[in-house]
Amino acid sequence: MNLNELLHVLPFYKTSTTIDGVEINAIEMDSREVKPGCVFVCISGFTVDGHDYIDDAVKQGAVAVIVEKQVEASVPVITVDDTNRALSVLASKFFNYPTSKLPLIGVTGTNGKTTVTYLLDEIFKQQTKKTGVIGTIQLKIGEDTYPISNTTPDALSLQRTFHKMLDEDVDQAIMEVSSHALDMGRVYGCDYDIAIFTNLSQDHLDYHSNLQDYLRAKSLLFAQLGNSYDEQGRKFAVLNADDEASDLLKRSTAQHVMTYGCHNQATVMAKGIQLGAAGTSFTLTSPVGDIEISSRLIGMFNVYNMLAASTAAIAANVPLTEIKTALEQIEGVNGRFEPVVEGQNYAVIVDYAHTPDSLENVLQTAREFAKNNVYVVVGCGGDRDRTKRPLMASIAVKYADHAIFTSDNPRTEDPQLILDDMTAGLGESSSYDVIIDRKTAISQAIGHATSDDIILIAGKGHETYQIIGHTKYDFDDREVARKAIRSKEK
Ligand SMILES: CC(=O)N[C@H]1[C@@H](OP(=O)(O)OP(=O)(O)OC[C@H]2O[C@@H](n3ccc(=O)[nH]c3=O)[C@H](O)[C@@H]2O)O[C@H](CO)[C@@H](O)[C@@H]1O[C@H](C)C(=O)N[C@@H](C)C(=O)N[C@H](CCC(=O)O)C(=O)O
Ligand SMILES: Nc1ncnc2c1ncn2[C@@H]1O[C@H](COP(=O)(O)OP(=O)(O)OP(=O)(O)O)[C@@H](O)[C@H]1O
Ligand SMILES: N[C@H](CCC[C@H](N)C(=O)O)C(=O)O
Ligand SMILES: [Mg+2]
Repeated sequence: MNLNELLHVLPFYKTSTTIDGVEINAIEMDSREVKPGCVFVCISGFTVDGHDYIDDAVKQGAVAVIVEKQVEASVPVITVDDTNRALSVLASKFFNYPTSKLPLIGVTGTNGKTTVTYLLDEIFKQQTKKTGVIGTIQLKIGEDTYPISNTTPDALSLQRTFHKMLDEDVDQAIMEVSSHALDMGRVYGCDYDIAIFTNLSQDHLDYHSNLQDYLRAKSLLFAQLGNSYDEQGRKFAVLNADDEASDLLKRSTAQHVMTYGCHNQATVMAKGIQLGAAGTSFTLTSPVGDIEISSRLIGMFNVYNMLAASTAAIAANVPLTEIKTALEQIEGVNGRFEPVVEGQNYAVIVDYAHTPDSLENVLQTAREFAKNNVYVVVGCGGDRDRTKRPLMASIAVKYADHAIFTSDNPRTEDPQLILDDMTAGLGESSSYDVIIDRKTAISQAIGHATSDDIILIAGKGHETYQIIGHTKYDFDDREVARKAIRSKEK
């Protein structure tokens, strides 16, 4: 593509020299990815400054650089106000505005995003549609999966991914939209058709200065639905009527609003909810009719997830019968309330709860169905919100008969200090142990288990690694638990 033509989409920019005749074959934001013929966009990051890598990029063949600071370079320099924003716009244009052709659903909220995207995936597959799903676990295009390093990738990877989805005839894209991504503008170039809000509770206060700021970031998804109306392709905000944060989100969007809930009046509601240890049933009421749902998903929080997905599916004109079939078919989501079954007479559940609210939800659910003791094995991630640590520990001792505090992903923090933060506020009477090594902690909990106990191993869910320092070691809670169960049986 001609560089002038690419830049045409930017309202203002300055060039150090003429760029007439400069052709580019790619955009890159990481000097390590630069190949001959690309334009390198310099991002001022949290860790390093992309402007410091211009020489590397040029050596590797970048034919122009886009900057927001004053720099010297041997290739044409294009200066813009904000490279991050420019990157989103340029990436959209470079890939020919993929999301204007691809129906796109975005899901935001503290908990439940991955679950809701997987429910929607099942619903659209039921309609024989080919789906593309972007989120915490992986990128999925049809049946092909690819590893992903952020829940919501950077703007460039995103646009490239949507382009690939179109190339591979995807009919429906579904993505998790993290608050970080919204705040950093990773999704500026995305044209959403439906935006879903799950819920708001405390997380990420290492990044956002307070809960209000965190909610404000989430509200950007609803503002980005835009304010143009199209009777053919209506846009919808799907909000949780039982979460008061929805008020601000409703005011943030100019588009149609559909709500879901169990308590407050909502467009789509769950009535007559039956929560069981083997599954959940309820009547879904909606403007297009009512239908009985009987699902294998467990816990009240999953009723909300099913309502969120169903409401978006109704907005996308999916018939209720297909929603029902999909919800009844899904067995569970990787690493979310996932049982580890080796024929033992106690339950072992691996779950991704890593926030106070999600831990409370899963422990309450375990408590409801436990015929005997509930044990929880849990830690908190390093280099993440410190203020959630004591909250998670006090929830663990409140709901479990016995808590074992251990390491999650300590990252660059001292694991003992993370555990000290967790246990700092616990009283003498609380029943807990501290075992730094996660494998030992899991083995010990399983070693103590007797008939009908529930052991909840929380925090890492689908993760198949543990990050200590900067190194990722192989670690899978499910495998570790499986081995511990087997060696106990011997
Ligand atoms: C705090 C944060 O979000 N950081 C993100 C940010 O990293 P950063 O600002 O530190 O980047 P940097 O290393 O300073 O690099 C700046 C620029 O220099 C470039 N560079 C760098 C090195 C080099 O040799 N050459 C070079 O050109 C980089 O490509 C980049 O363009 O930009 C990176 C590239 O887009 C992201 O991968 C990275 O996410 C890190 C890994 C992260 O952990 N993010 C978490 C907090 C996050 O975003 N999580 C949410 C999910 C939360 C949830 O699900 O609850 C998510 O969406 O994943
Ligand atoms: N609607 C919900 N409300 C509260 N807790 C939930 C809800 N749905 C799931 N959870 C809990 O939160 C955990 C994470 O769920 P899920 O992965 O779906 O959320 P997420 O928003 O994608 O999380 P992340 O921000 O880490 O990507 C689950 O393992 C479960 O413990
Ligand atoms: N997306 C979340 C995942 C947390 C998972 C938990 N296992 C941890 O490492 O803290 C984050 O990056 O904060
Ligand atoms: Mg997720």
